[in-house]
Amino acid sequence: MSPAGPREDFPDRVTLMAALAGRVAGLLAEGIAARGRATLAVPGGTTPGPFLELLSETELDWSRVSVMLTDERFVPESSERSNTALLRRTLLKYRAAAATLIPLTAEGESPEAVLPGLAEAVRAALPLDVCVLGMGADMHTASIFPGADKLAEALAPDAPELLPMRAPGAPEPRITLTAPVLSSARHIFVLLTGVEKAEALARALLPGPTEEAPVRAVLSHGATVVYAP
Ligand SMILES: O=C(O)[C@H](O)[C@@H](O)[C@H](O)[C@H](O)COP(=O)(O)O
Repeated sequence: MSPAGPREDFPDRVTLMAALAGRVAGLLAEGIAARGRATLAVPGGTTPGPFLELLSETELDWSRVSVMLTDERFVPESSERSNTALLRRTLLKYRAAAATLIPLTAEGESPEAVLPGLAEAVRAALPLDVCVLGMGADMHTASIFPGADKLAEALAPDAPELLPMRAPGAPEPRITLTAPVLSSARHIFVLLTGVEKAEALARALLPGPTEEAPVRAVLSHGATVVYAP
């Protein structure tokens, strides 16, 4: 199956991040108008910072918005690799300080030890109104990595909402939303910048098994790729 969906190219990253922030805010507002609340999932990593900063300044009834990460690294929040810390620094301030954070990690010995305490709040906030994802050069998305220990479970249609994940491509254990949660979002965006990601996307768009390119799980569900060089 070839997983091609819509793609929007922007001339530069500034334009891309501003357009995406505007679009996401609009979709959250629609969700609030229709259902009283809206849920947003966003990626960590190095790409989304400017988008999250811009989003934090947008006018929206943030008190009606729940925010979660698509995946988190199992590190303390004091670590520079903590996606939760990134979220607090970039999104959960200014106007968006009124949003409710649904945590994807907690202090504990292992992902397995903390996961049961996280799942209920995640479940209660689903389905996602808007899911923004990143993608690695190895075509992983969220923390669903090629070669990961729970890859098949995370891609299964009956996967639980959250899974712990360990993978050769990930320096630490992770906790991730699973493919059915990501792909059942009302609106899905894959946020990509740079030539390396464009090349990885071209590979992911070739027909082939989702296990080799987990991002195919959302590309085949109509995810919109937003890209700037
Ligand atoms: O915690 C993480 O690493 C992510 O959520 C992950 O899925 C990320 O989106 C991609 O690895 C892309 O990362 P970059 O934006 O840093 O390239």
